[in-house]
Amino acid sequence: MNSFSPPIPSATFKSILTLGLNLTVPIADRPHNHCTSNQTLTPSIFPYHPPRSITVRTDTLLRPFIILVLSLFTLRLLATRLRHTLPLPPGPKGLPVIGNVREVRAKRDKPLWITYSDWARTYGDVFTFKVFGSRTVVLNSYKAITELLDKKSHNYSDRPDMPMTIDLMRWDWNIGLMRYNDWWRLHRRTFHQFFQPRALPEYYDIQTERTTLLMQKLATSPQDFFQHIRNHSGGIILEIIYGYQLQAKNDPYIKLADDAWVGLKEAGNHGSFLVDYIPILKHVPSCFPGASFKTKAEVWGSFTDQLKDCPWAFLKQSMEEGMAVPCFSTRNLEKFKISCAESGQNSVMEEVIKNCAAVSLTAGADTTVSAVLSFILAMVAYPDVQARAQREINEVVGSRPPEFSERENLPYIEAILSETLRWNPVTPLAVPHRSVNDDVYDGYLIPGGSTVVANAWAVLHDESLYGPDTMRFNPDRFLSKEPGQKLPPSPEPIAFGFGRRICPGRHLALNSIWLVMTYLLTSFTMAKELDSDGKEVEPVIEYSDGLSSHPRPFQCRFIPRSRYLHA
Ligand code: HEM
Repeated sequence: MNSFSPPIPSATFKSILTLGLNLTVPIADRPHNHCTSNQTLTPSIFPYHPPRSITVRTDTLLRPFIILVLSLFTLRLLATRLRHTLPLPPGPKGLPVIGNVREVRAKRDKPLWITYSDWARTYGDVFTFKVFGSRTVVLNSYKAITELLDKKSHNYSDRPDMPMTIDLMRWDWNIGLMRYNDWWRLHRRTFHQFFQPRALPEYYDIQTERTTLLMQKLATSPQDFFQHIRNHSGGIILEIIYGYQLQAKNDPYIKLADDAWVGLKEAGNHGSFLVDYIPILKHVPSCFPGASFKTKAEVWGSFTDQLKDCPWAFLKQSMEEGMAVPCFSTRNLEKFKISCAESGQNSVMEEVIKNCAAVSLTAGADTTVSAVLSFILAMVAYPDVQARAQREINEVVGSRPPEFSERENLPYIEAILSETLRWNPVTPLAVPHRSVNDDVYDGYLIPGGSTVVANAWAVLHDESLYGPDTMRFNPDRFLSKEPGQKLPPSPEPIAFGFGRRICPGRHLALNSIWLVMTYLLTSFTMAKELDSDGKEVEPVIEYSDGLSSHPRPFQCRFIPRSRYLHA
């Protein structure tokens, strides 16, 4: 017991222990022969003098209540003590105060998800580290991720504070980085209505037109295929969101989205900059030695502002001129005018719609590019897979590209899509989540307020789930060989994030990727580049680090095989 505890008066202590407090209740004058239940009826031969007061023993009333309160209190105390006696997940041993800053900030020769996968082999599939008091828990297995982020998503749907991206680079309007609150919910609802599966047929025409155009561009200047694919993804989003038609060359909004994405990609993984762990650093002047992050944030932040404001200004101007094409933004603006005109929420809703529009361009364009490039790289590196896919399309639909309605008749193409998402996931560490309250997993304490990182790459390369040689592109993993054979988990919910924060644009993205895949397979054979001796050159399979991961530049020959190119 604490030696400074105040002494408890012994009488009080005794009465608490015995719970025998007596209460004297004065009784007002009552008529004769009116008895309370506590009084014994006295034979009438004795004269009866009613008492001036009665004593009620409160223990009969209060005892059960006090016992209940004390038991609950004790149970809670025990539970809290037990929690604090639970161990934290294992992890690299840190130094006092600075924690694991050396390990986390060490110069890496490999991407962060590979480093985490290596650590998981040493410490286990759930490990933790701390940097300057900021705790991170990394989940590296399917079981841990589904148990925590999916099944307990009420506790894991928050986002950590990100001083670099949110405060310095002003990405506070990005739904993907918002804290888990009503403001986020309002954005998510607005977004969901336009990107849920039943809303998607509305975008089929835009997706098909843009994909046909992509094939024509690839036929005329195949060497620029990286840029054509970038324009294709950005063009679809810009048209769906702002009703904007891409310029044939050097489109300013594509350039803006690229510039803004560079910063987000570098800073988006929590802890990429030390200021994420020591928020007070954000107040350091940019001229200070070692404060180069402030200069970077200023440059990147200006792109963030422009990305939010410039396409929106275009939309508002086209609306004023009566030239706006119906799209996500115009339809939403019309809708909120009808529903909110009288409640005075217009400006708030306009901000929500503007934020949702800009985030689509940020979150939607670059990610889809990465998946399409991965598919092309796989087709170049694994020509047998490509030949089999082309055979399937020829047999099922002939020489024309398939339509969305024919998707279920093409199981091998579906398996290629799954394998593309698995082989090199676009966002290998997804976006960090944050635990709200303390939780227990597998006997370990996950403290509330921890940054929780899901290593999607580790799960998608887990041989116990996806079979041997997970670095190899092998769509057969997703095809059952015998009836009743158990297939591996679909990579879709892992590649697109978790729980209540799962990517709301995934259905649109999957449609775009599927369409490009089928058009490419119908229109071209994607082949290895030839060297000066006419020998095939193996493509380099390497990916960039960061929030989203892209194949590093590789070469591909697009050999035409269809009349659709010139349609
Ligand atoms: C291959 C394409 C894509 C991939 C791999 C992808 C992946 C992801 C991931 C991993 C997250 C974070 C989930 C989490 O926190 O657990 C996310 C969030 C998000 N994505 Fe996507 N995405 C893709 C395409 C798109 C598209 C096309 C759009 C919009 C049209 C979009 C809009 C969003 C939004 C708004 C969020 C934030 C959700 C929230 O925090 O509530 N994404 N995406």
